Amino acid sequence: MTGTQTADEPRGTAADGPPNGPLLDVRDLAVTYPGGAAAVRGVNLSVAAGRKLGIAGESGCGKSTLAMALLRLLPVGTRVSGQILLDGEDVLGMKWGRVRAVRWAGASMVFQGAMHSLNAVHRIGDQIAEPILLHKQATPAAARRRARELLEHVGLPAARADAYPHELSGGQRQRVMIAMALACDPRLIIADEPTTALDVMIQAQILRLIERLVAEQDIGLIMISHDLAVLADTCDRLAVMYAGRVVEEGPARQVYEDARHPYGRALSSAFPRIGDRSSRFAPRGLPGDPPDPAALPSGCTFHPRCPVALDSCAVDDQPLRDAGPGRAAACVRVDGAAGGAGTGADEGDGASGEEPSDGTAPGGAQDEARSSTP
Ligand SMILES: Nc1ncnc2c1ncn2[C@@H]1O[C@H](COP(=O)(O)OP(=O)(O)OP(=O)(O)O)[C@@H](O)[C@H]1O
Repeated sequence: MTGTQTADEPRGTAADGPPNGPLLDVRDLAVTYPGGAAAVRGVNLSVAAGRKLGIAGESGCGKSTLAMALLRLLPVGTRVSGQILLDGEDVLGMKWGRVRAVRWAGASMVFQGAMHSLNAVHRIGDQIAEPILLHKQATPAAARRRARELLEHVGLPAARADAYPHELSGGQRQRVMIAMALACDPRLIIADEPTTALDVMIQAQILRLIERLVAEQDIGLIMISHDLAVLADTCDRLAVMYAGRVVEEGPARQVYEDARHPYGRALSSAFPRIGDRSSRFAPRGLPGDPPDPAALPSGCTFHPRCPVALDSCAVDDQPLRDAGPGRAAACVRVDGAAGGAGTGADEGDGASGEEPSDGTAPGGAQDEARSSTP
């Protein structure tokens, strides 16, 4: 079986969208880089206006590739299949002129590391004004005025419009990036690790800012992070990616506090709550790394690292399956009524009658990992 999800399986995210359909609707998206790296495989997700979807996963799981596919930012020669509908418009079928317009006014992106994204030799006011000039047909004076308004909107004095990027702190630069993303009144913002380089206090401020803007302007948000706690603190729903697939999704708090997939559980145990980050914390990483997307393992791609894998997991991949109300997980041990992967096994789940292939007591490693979560 491949990682591609089928139409009748539980589908990602924000199912509580408006009756006229979600703002973003992604179906069966697959991305293969030149050279054969299958970085995204069969992803379904949707985001409604005013809703916030978090996408979590370790480095290399395909989060940024997914984000770049949404805005058609992938390198030439990359194969992309499936469907991306933004406000009902087919993104993969758009002509380039339309794609460029949509990148600002339809969906805009906030990247990590604002210092690298901002142009060091231009004043920030001019950088914010540029897309307004280009895409909103504004006069230079109106674009500059709007840039100053946007700076105030993200909590910076309008006078900072005259500053150069190096004159701002990391948190201020990230606010500028958010102001730029808002410049053309996008319907959707994709924020890729927007707070990773910032200290904890500033991180929390930026997250609150993003939350406020999304609520005030009814913008849809996709926030990408390896840090499940950050996403749980900010988003309504969470999708956990592993080896290019969504392996778990559901309400953000529930996924963080009680993940159903062994990978989701390992990820949530690795990050303390944002409010607890001043305490000493040793992340309990998973052994090993995500697989090379050009040479994926057979069966469930997580099985070589999974503490509760069955022999059959090396052979059979699992589609997303019902894991409780509004939840789904791609694990053979998940039972919609019983819940998590470890739980079913602990209760003597007779689904397969198999023992973990490494002889570990089912669920034991997970329970230990959970106990480290504050
Ligand atoms: N241009 C490329 N050509 C070939 N493979 C690529 C390319 N860009 C990314 N990849 C591979 O695709 C996989 C997914 O990468 P991606 O950057 O999307 O993951 P990620 O989860 O966003 O990780 P990170 O958090 O480090 O950005 C990785 O194995 C990566 O090496």
